[in-house]
Amino acid sequence: MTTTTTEPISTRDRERLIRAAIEAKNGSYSPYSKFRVGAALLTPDGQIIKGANVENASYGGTICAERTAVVKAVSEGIRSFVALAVNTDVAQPLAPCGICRQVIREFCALDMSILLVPAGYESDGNSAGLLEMTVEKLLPLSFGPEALELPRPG
Ligand SMILES: O=c1ccn([C@H]2C[C@H](O)[C@@H](CO)O2)c(=O)[nH]1
Ligand SMILES: [Zn+2]
Repeated sequence: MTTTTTEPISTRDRERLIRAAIEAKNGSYSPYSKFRVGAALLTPDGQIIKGANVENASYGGTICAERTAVVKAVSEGIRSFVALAVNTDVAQPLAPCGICRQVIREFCALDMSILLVPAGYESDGNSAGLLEMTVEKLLPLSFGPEALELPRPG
């Protein structure tokens, strides 16, 4: 599943996905860091699943926006994705943390687009500053489900 090539997405879907990531930030529960993050996943049939970061008084219990989106989708039976967008209130594109990169790697193709949307995008609607990455660029030489299928001599 993760080795298949991802189809390019339309300009309209790309814009819908970016808007959804910005909207998703409204669901953030971040009383401790006051750092809101929104994420949105696009499926092959055009469905969008949003996620926000959910913090905990026991800080280690915090769940990032990206993992919220992936877990929401997968637990509803949706396991195929064509793009992910992430938005914060910071005026530069911020990339998912290491734990989220590994969780994304489990379900998304290595060439899947990850759109890092800076805060400025909201006000001017300008795509300047948006950074487009892929799973592989964010997590090179990654360990994935296929590794468990490789031959083990002896
Ligand atoms: O990739 C990331 C990195 C951080 N956060 C959240 C976790 C925490 O609530 C806040 C500050 O780390 O931002 C995310 O949602 N995604
Ligand atoms: Zn994370």
